[in-house]
Amino acid sequence: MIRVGIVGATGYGGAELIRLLVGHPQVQIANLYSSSAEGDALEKTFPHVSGLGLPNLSPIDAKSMSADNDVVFLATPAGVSAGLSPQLMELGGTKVIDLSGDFRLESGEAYRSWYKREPAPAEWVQKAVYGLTEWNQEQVAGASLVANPGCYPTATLLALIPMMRSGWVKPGSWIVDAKSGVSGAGRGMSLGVHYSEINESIHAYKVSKHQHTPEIEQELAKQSGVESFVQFTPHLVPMTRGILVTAYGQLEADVSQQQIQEMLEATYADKPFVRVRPAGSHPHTKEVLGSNYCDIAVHVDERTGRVILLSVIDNMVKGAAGQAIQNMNVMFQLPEKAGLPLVPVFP
Ligand SMILES: NC(=O)C1=CN([C@@H]2O[C@H](COP(=O)(O)OP(=O)(O)OC[C@H]3O[C@@H](n4cnc5c(N)ncnc54)[C@H](OP(=O)(O)O)[C@@H]3O)[C@@H](O)[C@H]2O)C=CC1
Ligand SMILES: CC(=O)N[C@@H](CCC(=O)OP(=O)(O)O)C(=O)O
Repeated sequence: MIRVGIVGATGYGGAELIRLLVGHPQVQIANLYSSSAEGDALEKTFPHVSGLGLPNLSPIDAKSMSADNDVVFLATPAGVSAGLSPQLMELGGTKVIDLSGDFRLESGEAYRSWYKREPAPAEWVQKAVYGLTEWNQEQVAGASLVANPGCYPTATLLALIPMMRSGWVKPGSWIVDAKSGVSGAGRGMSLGVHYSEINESIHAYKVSKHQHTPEIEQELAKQSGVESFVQFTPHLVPMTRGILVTAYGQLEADVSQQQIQEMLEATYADKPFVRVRPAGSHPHTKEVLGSNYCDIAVHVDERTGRVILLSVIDNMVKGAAGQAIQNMNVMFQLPEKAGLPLVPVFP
């Protein structure tokens, strides 16, 4: 059995890791860590995990963490992993999968500018592997430190990478309009997630300033060989889970919806968690709820010469904990689908 430790178990990402890992046939949840509730049972925070026989919350201590786990998931706010992961790596003994943005951006300057904090040591940023499993499987398999992608970049990149690699879309023309459920903001309380202020309302936020913009641009460039800007605008919608990305690109080639459909189907034919839906369809976030799927549909507007890609994920699963477990499976040479639910919760 693989001994797993989870830091940030009292948060949403941590809770989702537990929900999925309890059912994983090759995993034992060995340790849960907390910076604020050491010694407590997790049931005190989350009654929904009562009766699962989980360990009590332990203090965060790099030395014992590296000795007591085969892999540690960090489901912690930006900045925590930048300090803790290098310590764990230097002690050896455990692999790390970081759900935060601390090791995703290759440029320390970009991290400083978009996250407004000091980057992790460059040496470890260079060694980290970006865990978009479908596109970096080989690198993930050999990694000790995985930077799990952000929720918006996951839904965006899975749709855009094949299109950019095809050369059919004008670089720099992508407009990505994304909508997220409120759990994407984590469990911390603020006016920004206050029920009476967000219910029955929708708004854009961080327009042209969201920290996932450079992550999308970086990985799109790496996978397609073409550097370009992406115009990314996130919106908050009054639902608990789910992300819908609507991405618009200007077609450069005379290419039909059917040709794009065939290219997408061929690209993802052997990828169990990407479902290319029939061309012209409209995936709902509810159709991937609770699952590790990313469902993608293509539309071509012949009048405007644009391709429109629709991509949906559950932000807590493919956008966070599920993809992290998919990466763990690849790192430990387990079946990629192990422990991951294959049927969404519907309705
Ligand atoms: N929610 C989502 O959909 C997604 C989240 N992410 C990323 O995953 C990470 C976790 O997100 P999420 O679970 O939603 O956030 P939450 O706010 O729900 O939980 C974060 C947890 O981190 C712990 N924590 C806070 N401060 C510290 C600290 N200084 N040192 C150690 N632990 C700390 C807290 O637990 P305790 O007090 O017990 O230590 C807290 O419960 C974030 O980086 C987020 O950006 C990525 C993709 C999607
Ligand atoms: C709805 C909502 O607030 N979503 C969060 C997603 C944050 C996140 O996942 O941040 P990192 O991946 O960069 O750590 C946001 O837009 O900031």
